[in-house]
Amino acid sequence: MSDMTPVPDDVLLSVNGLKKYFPINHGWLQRQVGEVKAVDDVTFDIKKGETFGLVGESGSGKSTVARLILRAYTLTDGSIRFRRADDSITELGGLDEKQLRPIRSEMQMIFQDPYSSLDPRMRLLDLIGEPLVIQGKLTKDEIRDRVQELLGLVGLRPEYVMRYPHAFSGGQRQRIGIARALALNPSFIAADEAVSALDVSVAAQNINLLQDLQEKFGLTYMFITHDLGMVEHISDRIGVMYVGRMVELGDTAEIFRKPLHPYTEALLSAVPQPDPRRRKEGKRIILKGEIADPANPPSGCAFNPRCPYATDLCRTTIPALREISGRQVRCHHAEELDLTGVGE
Ligand SMILES: Nc1ncnc2c1ncn2[C@@H]1O[C@H](COP(=O)(O)OP(=O)(O)OP(=O)(O)O)[C@@H](O)[C@H]1O
Repeated sequence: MSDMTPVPDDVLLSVNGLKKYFPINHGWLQRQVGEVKAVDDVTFDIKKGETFGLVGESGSGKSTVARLILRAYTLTDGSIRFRRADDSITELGGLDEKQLRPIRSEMQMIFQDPYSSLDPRMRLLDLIGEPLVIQGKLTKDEIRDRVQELLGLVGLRPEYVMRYPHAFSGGQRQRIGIARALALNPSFIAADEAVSALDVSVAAQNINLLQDLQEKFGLTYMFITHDLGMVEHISDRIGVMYVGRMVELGDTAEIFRKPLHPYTEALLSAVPQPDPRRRKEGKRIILKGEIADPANPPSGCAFNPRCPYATDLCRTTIPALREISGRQVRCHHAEELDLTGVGE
């Protein structure tokens, strides 16, 4: 990774050549018989204060990318450089748990499922205050005050501190998770399918809350989701993943207007369009078959068996990531194809 360029001033997180290969073990002796290339050579930056959307079908490697960034996993290869609160850059890749501890307060995760991610035996005081207790800088009274303040920030009543999570709805539980994530003043929050378990209006309220908090505290977000409609609403830029690789990366509005990768086109064609003026005539691409198995990917471009535009070149040669009109695209035919977006 010696050829990496310095992290630009406006970038909070710089991911380069990231790889995670999980071993496949077999039999009584658990001999390794293969590997799952869950994340394979992924490179992207997230700018300070922006919302970056990571999209793709289930199994494309999105959650693994988030777990690598938050160093819940070790890296197989690559680099993750993070701008700290004091503006210094830290390489997270090789750090051990002790070295990671001071950085953990600056990076947080909000989980998908508001029902299973909160310990039902803990009161909100303990749930939200736990990171503060572990940090050990505040007294008991100060922690209580801070938890009440955090409850207020996420639109919950401060007097709820002594209640248990079961007293709350799914949407409120997610707010409890957000309050907990905010406890240590992070600069970066990764939200894995943050709102998918909720009904649409509750989800929208929580998205609005996250946007308000972003503005208030200058937070940087990475949203991981299948929901392209949501991504269009909240993300400044998006990365589209397919079988462990980033296949398209760029400005959200531009990608929605005119995708350059056939996989992005197919994902966009499935986005419901409530506004009839934006609906293009009859073009809905039904993706054939399933997402490829990262333990046994097809030769050439992993998308080729499902791609309506695939040629012999696509079946034999892995396309390189190329820069085309300010966007990163991994498709041999990106320039020639005239793909359809979702219109103005
Ligand atoms: N701990 C693991 N051991 C082995 N394989 C794994 C492990 N975690 C993930 N994988 C495999 O890696 C690939 C990518 O998984 P990942 O969960 O990152 O995808 P995803 O895009 O986040 O999907 P989802 O939206 O369903 O969470 C999948 O094929 C998955 O089976």
